[in-house]
Parts: sequence; C-alpha cells; structure tokens
Amino acid sequence: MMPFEIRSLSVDLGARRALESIDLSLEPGRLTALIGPNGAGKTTLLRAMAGLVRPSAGDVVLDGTPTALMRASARARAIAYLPQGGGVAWPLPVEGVVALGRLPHGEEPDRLPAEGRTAVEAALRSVGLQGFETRPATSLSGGERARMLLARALATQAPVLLADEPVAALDPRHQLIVLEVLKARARAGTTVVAILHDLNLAARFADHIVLLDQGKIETSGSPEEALTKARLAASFGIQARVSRGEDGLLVVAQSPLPSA
Ligand SMILES: Nc1ncnc2c1ncn2[C@@H]1O[C@H](COP(=O)(O)OP(=O)(O)OP(=O)(O)O)[C@@H](O)[C@H]1O
Repeated sequence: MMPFEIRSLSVDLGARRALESIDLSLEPGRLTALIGPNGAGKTTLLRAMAGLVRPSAGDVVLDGTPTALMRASARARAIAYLPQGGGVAWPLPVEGVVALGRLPHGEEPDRLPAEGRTAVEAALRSVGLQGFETRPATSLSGGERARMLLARALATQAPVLLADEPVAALDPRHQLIVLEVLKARARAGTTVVAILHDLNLAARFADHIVLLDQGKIETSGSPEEALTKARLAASFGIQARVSRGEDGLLVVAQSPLPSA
C-alpha cells in the first residue's frame, strides 16, 4: 500500500494560476471524489497527480518518492490515468485497446503473458464489456467507449487510479456499475480519485470528498462535511436542499444563485 501525497502544489497554465498550494493526503483503500464547479482546476489537479502537468511549485509524492523523480515507465505502472472524454481514432479491437493498459509493464498488447491476459479479461468483465472483445473500438457507443477506456486504466492494476469524469457519459445502471468497480478497487487497497459532477453519486460512493474552487481546496472531508448547503451556495452558486434519508445524503439543486 503506497501513501499518495500532494505537497504545496501550485500549477500555472500560461499566465493563469490554476492551482494554489494544494495539500492532500490520499490514503490507500479509499475512493476520493474530486468535485467543484467548472473551471475549478479539477482536471488540472488530476493531470498534475498523473505527472502530465509540470507544477510551478510543490510535489506529488508516492510512497515517499516525488513522482517527478520517477522514471516515466515506473510512474505509468504506479499511476493509472483515465482522461476526460477520451476518444479512439483507430479501429483496434476492444481487447487490443484495453491491453494497452499493460504497456507500462512492458507487455505488448498482441503478446500478453498470462498475467496480462487475466488483467485484461477481468477489466473487461468488471465494466460489463465481455462479448465486446473483437469489436472495432470505433464502433462502440459513447458510453461503451468510456467503459472500454476505464477498462484500459483498470488493466494496469496500478496502486493509484485517477479517473476524470468516469461516469459522465454513462446511463444510470452503468454509472452504478462503474462506481461499484472503483469502490471495489479502493477496497482492494488502491488509491482511487475520481472527478464527479453528480453530487449524489459522490455522496453515496465516496469515502472522502475534496471540493476544489478557484484552484484551492475549500473542503476535504466526509460527504457530510463537504456537501453542506452553505458550501454548495458558496462554491457552486446554487441554492440546494441537503437531507439525510434512507439512501444517505441527498442533494437537490433547487435554483442558481445570482452571481456575486
Ligand atoms: N492551457 C491553458 N492555459 C490557460 N488556462 C487554462 C489552460 N488549460 C486550462 N485552463 C484554465 O484553467 C482552469 C482550470 O481548468 P480545469 O480543466 O482544470 O477545470 P475543471 O475543474 O476540470 O473544469 P470542468 O468541470 O469544466 O471540466 C480553467 O479556468 C481553464 O480555463
């Protein structure tokens, strides 16, 4: 189990400070939901965690080692990243795309060893894509493609899994399936961070919620701590009702507040 920490991380994108002094300690075994309004810096933070954005200050530290000092291949084995709205340009078979998740292990997609094949099969099964193995990836629907790309990230079997809006394109059943997969991964010891826009799904599945607003962490805590009426008004600009019922915390966005 590898502790994953973000220490005093700031990121500048052009002239804009996208992230300001982010400190986070992400424990293995937990599913963290990263939430926040559009433009808050969620994708930038996830990309910085994956080593895809160079910080202006601070470090991303995995198991005591700054990831900037790790070889790219070691980092790719340790941190799997599912980008937002990823596409596929080539008509590779679905299993070939998922097998790309084994490249960080030095396993070539068309010559996977038994361990790699098992990982690819398990990943496809977990997102409900068994039977799709030989279909050209370009023939899948948007939601099927999103699940295939998640399967690719799962197939790496990295100790850290970062997913940018993994359920955005999915129907309700597949949203639940994917969040259950991410939760099960977390329970098996992986550090899972997922950007979610659906606050009710975040409340229901996340062990830990990080609310980002204008490049800063506003709240980092339990769903009850993060999803308060006052916080939703201040960060999302919405009047919301927050109640606790038999399904847990329920957030109803009632109306947009006038912008400040
Ligand atoms: N290359 C860039 N140059 C300048 N500003 C950028 C660049 N890339 C992103 N930004 C800005 O940085 C801010 C953070 O962007 P980011 O994509 O991290 O937000 P987000 O919270 O993921 O938003 P969303 O919910 O809309 O996906 C935004 O205001 C965005 O316009």
